[in-house]
Amino acid sequence: MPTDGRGPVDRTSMTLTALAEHEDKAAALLPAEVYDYFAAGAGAETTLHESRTAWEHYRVRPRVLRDVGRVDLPTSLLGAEVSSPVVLAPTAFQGLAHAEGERATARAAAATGSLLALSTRSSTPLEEVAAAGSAPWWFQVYAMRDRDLTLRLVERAVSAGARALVLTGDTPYVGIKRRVTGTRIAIPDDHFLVNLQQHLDPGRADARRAAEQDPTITLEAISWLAEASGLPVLVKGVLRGDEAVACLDAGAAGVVVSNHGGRQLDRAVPSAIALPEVVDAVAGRAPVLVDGGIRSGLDCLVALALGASAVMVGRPVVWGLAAGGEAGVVEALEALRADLTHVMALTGAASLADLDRSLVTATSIWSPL
Ligand SMILES: Cc1cc2nc3c(=O)[nH]c(=O)nc-3n(C[C@H](O)[C@H](O)[C@H](O)COP(=O)(O)O)c2cc1C
Ligand SMILES: CC(C)CC(=O)C(=O)O
Repeated sequence: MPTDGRGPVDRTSMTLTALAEHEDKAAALLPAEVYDYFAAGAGAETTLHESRTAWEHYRVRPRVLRDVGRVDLPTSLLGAEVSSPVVLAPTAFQGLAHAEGERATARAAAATGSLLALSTRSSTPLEEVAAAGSAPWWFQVYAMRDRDLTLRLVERAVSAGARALVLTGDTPYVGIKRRVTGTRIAIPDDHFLVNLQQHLDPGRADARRAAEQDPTITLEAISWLAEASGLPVLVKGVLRGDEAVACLDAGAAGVVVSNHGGRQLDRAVPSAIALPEVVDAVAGRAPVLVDGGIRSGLDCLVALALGASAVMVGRPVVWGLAAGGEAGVVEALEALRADLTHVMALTGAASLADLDRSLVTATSIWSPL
């Protein structure tokens, strides 16, 4: 499909199998403990599993005889013009997936006109990532125990051109992943601290502790970061309507409905189930993004029809990166976009504005208490 996300439905790039192939290839190429780190979910992985299957509990109610000779995906997210509503989620330590790490991902985002969210825990200094690609990007913030360290990083992200901050709210402590217990991956300092190295005294014994997520932060961190950066702040990890409203009231410019790809609290509600409640509570005040288990155009379509402004994808980007570097990430993004245009056409939707809640209906296995 054209990089601007507009035009006829391109069935030649509909290679969704690429996503599964990338994961298989990543599993074969990566050391087992690295693959497990990327793939794992928390606890018994119930939420990891349901993150994907919950999207399948919606059914589509297509419209007929609509002009779908072309399908347009471009959209605008907090002022950033992007070619599609498929956004690259922040994922840590991409240097463990591929030697080019986040640089390759940034180039792929630029090549496809996609928005990139860059993790605090990138394996590459954020300035190098920003210089690698020309796509608009957001900076994901882990508020660290050392607040000054957090501010220095945010200042650098602002100088390097970040358009918004994404404050992750669901990780006061890192979720326990049984799959990696025993072979718990030891992230080397040159991956863990690379973004922070220049601010840490050489030999500082407590460097890792200073850089850990601060479990005491509250909603006040939203205005603290907004004032310090002058950027809009989205909160990621929201799964309830009342929490979304509390974040907006505290100054957030948007929310990301997410359970961290099933990596934090096992048995947390799937994003697909939380999304309508959050969209209704936010009532158009701000963009609502969603992530977790998005693996097809239909998953994207359901999310957008339920009211999401955009979807984020995490592991499909990591697997694409591991399997083929920049080209692998481009392939994954193109496959999702091409599949989305195809299912939009079959639903009778020629643009994102045509996607509304009347197009989906929920099957009944999830019901409120
Ligand atoms: C390997 C890995 C690392 C991640 N690192 C971060 C991170 O640094 N910051 C963050 O906010 N979320 C992080 N996430 C969560 C993603 O941003 C996103 O919420 C999740 O991957 C979406 O689910 P999906 O992988 O099923 O698409 C990470 C996810 C994975 C798989
Ligand atoms: C260092 C971790 C907190 C990065 C992360 O968010 C994850 O692995 O899910």
